[in-house]
Amino acid sequence: MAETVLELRDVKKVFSDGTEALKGITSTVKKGELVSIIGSSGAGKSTLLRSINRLNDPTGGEILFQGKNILSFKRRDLRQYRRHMGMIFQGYNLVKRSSVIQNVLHGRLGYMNTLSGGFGHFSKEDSFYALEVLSRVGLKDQAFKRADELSGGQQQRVGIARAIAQNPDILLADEPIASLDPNSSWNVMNYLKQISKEDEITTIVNLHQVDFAREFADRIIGVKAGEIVFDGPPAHLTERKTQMIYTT
Ligand SMILES: Nc1ncnc2c1ncn2[C@@H]1O[C@H](COP(=O)(O)OP(=O)(O)OP(=O)(O)O)[C@@H](O)[C@H]1O
Repeated sequence: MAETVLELRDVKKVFSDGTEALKGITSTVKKGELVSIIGSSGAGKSTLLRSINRLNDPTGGEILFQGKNILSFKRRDLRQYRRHMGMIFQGYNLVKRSSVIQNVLHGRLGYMNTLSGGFGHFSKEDSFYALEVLSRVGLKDQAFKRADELSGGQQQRVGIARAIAQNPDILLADEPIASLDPNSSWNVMNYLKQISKEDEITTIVNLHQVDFAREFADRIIGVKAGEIVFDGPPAHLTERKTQMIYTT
């Protein structure tokens, strides 16, 4: 049985305007597991993902990582904790005018003297490492192009490379394929899955496309109005259960 990497206990989020975005989420995620979170717009998927790396702060419950409640972390511990998390965004969040390899090296910043990293001084080892990571997403030959010269799908693969250059234990992807055509979406999900399996990186992906969740996830969590209403392998997600998740 794989070890538990993340444990959520009764996680709640009430925004300052009174919106109850998470109403008590309890779940555990194992090492190397690829979990897809699905649910309709406003269900709480982003809030859940952003709670895991504390981009927003839950108002109740606990999130345990390596046995510690990360919700009690202050600055230094939080910074250390975030080094374990690779983030992948819908809009890629690349530095468009920088080269592909520079973007990947930004993923290494957490490991470097911030001063040299901030000035773009990366060691030879770091550069070799970045090229190796780029070849894992099929982009080694694009390393010295400007990021904005790449297609959307390629840019998202740079986003994946940047996240894994950080050597994370957990990858968090918030709708990584929402802006991509089906073919590029398939490629991006395939690379994510491949890397998650090869490196045993726990990967949590918010998806709007149920078909992709079915094809690539080990496990699907259905969220509806801030609560988990389905949690199981894709094979257990029947048409009826899918409808239940999406009907309000
Ligand atoms: N900063 C905020 N202040 C107040 N309410 C918020 C805030 N952010 C999100 N919400 C609300 O919390 C609920 C959950 O939003 P969330 O963005 O997590 O949903 P989602 O499932 O990710 O939706 P989508 O698929 O459209 O991205 C929604 O009702 C949303 O309006």
